[in-house]
Amino acid sequence: MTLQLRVYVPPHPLIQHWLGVARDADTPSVLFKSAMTELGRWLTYEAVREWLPTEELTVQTPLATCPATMINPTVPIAIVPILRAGLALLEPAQTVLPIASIYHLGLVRNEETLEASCYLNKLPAQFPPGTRVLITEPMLATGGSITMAMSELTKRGVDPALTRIISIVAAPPALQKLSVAYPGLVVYTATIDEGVNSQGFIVPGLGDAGDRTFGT
Ligand SMILES: O=P(O)(O)OC[C@H]1O[C@H](OP(=O)(O)OP(=O)(O)O)[C@H](O)[C@@H]1O
Ligand SMILES: O=c1cc[nH]c(=O)[nH]1
Ligand SMILES: [Mg+2]
Repeated sequence: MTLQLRVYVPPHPLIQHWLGVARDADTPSVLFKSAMTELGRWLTYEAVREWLPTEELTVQTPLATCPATMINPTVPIAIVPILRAGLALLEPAQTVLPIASIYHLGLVRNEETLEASCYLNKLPAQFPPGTRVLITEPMLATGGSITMAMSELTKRGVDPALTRIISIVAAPPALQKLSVAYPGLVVYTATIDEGVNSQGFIVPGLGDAGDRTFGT
């Protein structure tokens, strides 16, 4: 079977509503942050379907024994937020996955060349085999940042097929790069937009996600 990048845009009214709020240039930073929190929560909820490892147990109710499908606590789960903007999706992802370990990765694009560089790397030397990784990265634009993140992860033993990206706005250049380099990877995004302009901004997009989240 040939592996392919899978990109899901969940057709959910809550996701569509909060995307509209985030896109609106008149939305103030405090509400923009709330929109990112809501989007992070619902996209994480969608993304962990068929990804969270479960086990079949038996529990004792007050009345009888009963089969129960529970999260398998022995399988490691990691969340990797891509700073800064990915921090906006971290707290809601943690709310959905409280047992996950958090590994921060700080990347920034050069505003002229649009090339990404890494200024903070808190990844472990090696991830245990079978680790489920959820990357929080709201903007997939030229794809330079997300491919750098994937390269740092796969060189530490992460399997792309066990990796999920949650993003708010994805653009074709980034999805194209990911599909060539990491078939088997799965992306959950609120929208796929038309393209990227000459300054590297997604159009129509939502502007600079980091600046709008942190009011800078
Ligand atoms: O696909 P790309 O072209 O690489 O663009 C996407 C990246 O650009 C933004 O980061 P930025 O450099 O603005 O840093 P910030 O998150 O600190 O604002 C955004 O948060 C992504 O990480
Ligand atoms: O449109 C874009 C592209 C990259 N990063 C952002 O924050 N916004
Ligand atoms: Mg930015």
